[in-house]
Amino acid sequence: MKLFTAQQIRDWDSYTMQEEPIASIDLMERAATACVDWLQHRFPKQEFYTIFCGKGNNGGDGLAIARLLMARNCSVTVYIPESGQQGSYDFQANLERLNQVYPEVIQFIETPEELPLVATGNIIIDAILGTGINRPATGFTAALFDYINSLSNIVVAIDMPSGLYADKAGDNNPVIEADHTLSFQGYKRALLMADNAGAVGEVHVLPIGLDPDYYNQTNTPFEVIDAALIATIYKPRLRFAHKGNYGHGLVIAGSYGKNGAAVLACRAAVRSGIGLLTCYTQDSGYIVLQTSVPEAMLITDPDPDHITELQLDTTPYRAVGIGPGIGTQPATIKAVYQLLQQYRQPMVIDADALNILAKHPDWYDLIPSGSILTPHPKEFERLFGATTNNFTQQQLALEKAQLLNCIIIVKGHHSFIATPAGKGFYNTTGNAGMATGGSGDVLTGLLTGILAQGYTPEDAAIFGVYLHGLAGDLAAAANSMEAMTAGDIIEYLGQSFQQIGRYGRSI
Ligand SMILES: NC(=O)C1=CN([C@@H]2O[C@H](COP(=O)(O)OP(=O)(O)OC[C@H]3O[C@@H](n4cnc5c(N)ncnc54)[C@H](O)[C@@H]3O)[C@@H](O)[C@H]2O)[C@@H](O)CC1
Ligand SMILES: Nc1ncnc2c1ncn2[C@@H]1O[C@H](COP(=O)(O)OP(=O)(O)O)[C@@H](O)[C@H]1O
Ligand SMILES: [K+]
Repeated sequence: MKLFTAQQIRDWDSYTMQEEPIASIDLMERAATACVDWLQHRFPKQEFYTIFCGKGNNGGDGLAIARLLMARNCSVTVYIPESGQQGSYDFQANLERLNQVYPEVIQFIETPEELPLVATGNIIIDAILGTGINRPATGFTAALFDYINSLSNIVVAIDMPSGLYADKAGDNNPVIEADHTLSFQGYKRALLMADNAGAVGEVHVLPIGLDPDYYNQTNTPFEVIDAALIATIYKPRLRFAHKGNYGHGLVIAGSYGKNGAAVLACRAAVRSGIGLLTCYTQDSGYIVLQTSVPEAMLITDPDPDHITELQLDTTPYRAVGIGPGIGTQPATIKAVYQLLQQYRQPMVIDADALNILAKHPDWYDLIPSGSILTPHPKEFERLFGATTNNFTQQQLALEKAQLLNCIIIVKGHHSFIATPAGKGFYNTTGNAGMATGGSGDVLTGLLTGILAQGYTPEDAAIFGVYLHGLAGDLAAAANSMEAMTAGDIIEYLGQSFQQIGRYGRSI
C-alpha cells in the first residue's frame, strides 16, 4: 500500500470529489460514518463520548461524528476551542447541521478555566487537528492537549493525533497521546514510527472510498508491505522442482556459548524453502548443530571456540548469511574480512558481523552489491552514526543504501527497508513478543534461505521481513507474546507460508 504525504492526500480528496463526483461535505460524512462504525464495533456498549473539535476539517469530522453518535442513541458533548477564526467551510456546515438537531451538545471553550470535567467512563474523541497542522500547537491548544493527556480516559484520534505532523518530525511539540488512531484510507509515515508510539497508540486504517485511479497514477517512494505486495513477490514451488532449483546457502554463525544463534539461524533457513544449506561454525558446535539441524551440512572451523578462518570455498553458495553469535574476537574479525574479499554475491550481514564492519568503515566498499544489512537501531547507529529522529534515521538509511548499493533493514516494530533505488518499505507484521533474544538470528537465516532461492535482494528483504513478522504473530496468538520464543517463530513459518500462498488466490 502506497504511503502518501499530507499534500498528496489532499490532492486525492480533490481528485475523488471531481471524478466520482462527490461533494466534500459528503466525503466528510463518509469518513465520519466509518469512524462511528469502527467505534461501535470496537466499543459496542459505549454510550458516553466527549468530542474536542478544532475549526478545520478534522473538527468537521468530529462534529459529524457527534451527530451520528447521537442518532445512534449515544450521549455526546462537543467542545470547540474558540480561536476567534472562522471555521473551514465543511466545519461550518457540520456545525450548522449539529446545531439544527442537537444544539444542546455544543460548547465553546476559550480559557483553561473552561476546560471541562470529563467523566471517567467517557471516550474522548480528538478531532482538534488533522493533516492540516502547519505549526506547533501553542497557548490554549497546547494547554488542552496537556489536559487531555492528563486524563485516564480512552482517547481515539481522528485521522492523526492532534499536533503530530504526517511527514516530518516535530521538535518535541505538544501532541495528543491517543490510544487509537483512525487513519483515513491509508497510513501516514509518522504513524509507523517508534518515536511516535506514545502519540498514535494502535493505528487502524479506515477506507473511505477515495478514487483508486489517483492511487494507481501517483508515485511515492514509500510503501507499507501488505498482502497485495507479498502476493506479487511470492513464488510458489514448481511441480517438477528438485533441490537444485532452490539454491545452496551458507550460514556462518556461532561461537562457544552461542551455538543457539547458529541453530536458530539454520533452523529458520531450512524452513525457508531453500534447496541445500551448509552451516559454518566453531569446532565445539559440531554435535549441537548436527543433532538440532540434521537437514543442514556442517563445516567446522579448526578453532574450538570461534570462527577464525574460512577454510572453505564460498563460490558455490548462492547466498551467505553471516553474523549471529560470532563475537568480535580478532581472529573472527579476520574471517569477516576474508569473506568480504572473496565472496562477490549478495550476502546477509547481521549482528556481530555488522559490529565488526562498524569498526572498519574502510571495508564498506567490499560489501557485495545487493547485500542485505539487518541492523537494529543501535547497530545502525554504530554503522552510520547517530540521528535525531526516525525521519532522519530513515533518510540516512536511504542514502547509505544507495551509496553502498545494498538493502538496509532497520529492525523494530514496523521494520524499515531502505533500497538502493531510494524506496522505503514499512513492515506491518510482527509484535512485541518478538522482542526476545534470537528473533534477529531467525530473520538472518530466513533471509539467507530466501536469497539463495533466487529472489532479488529487494524482494527477499520485503518477503523475509513480512514472513518473519507473520510467523511471530501466529506464534504470539498461540503462545502469548510473553511466552513465545524465537524458536516458536520458526515453528510457525509453515502456517505463514500457507497463509501467503492463499493471498495470490484471493487478491
Ligand atoms: N481523505 C481524507 O483524508 C479526508 C480528510 N478529512 C479531514 O480533513 C483533515 C484535514 O483538514 P484541514 O486541512 O482543514 O486541516 P486541520 O483540520 O488539520 O487543521 C485546520 C487548520 O488549523 C490551522 N492550524 C494548523 N496548525 C495549527 C496549530 N498548531 N494550532 C492551531 N491551528 C492550527 C490551520 O489553519 C489548518 O488549516 C484530515 O485530517 C481529516 O480529518 C475528512 O474530512 C474527509 C476526507
Ligand atoms: N515490538 C516489536 N514488534 C515487531 N517486531 C519486533 C519487535 N521487537 C523486535 N521485533 C523483531 O524481532 C527481531 C529482533 O532482532 P534483534 O534485535 O537483532 O534480536 P536478537 O539480536 O536478539 O536476535 C527483528 O526482526 C525485529 O523487527
Ligand atoms: K485529530
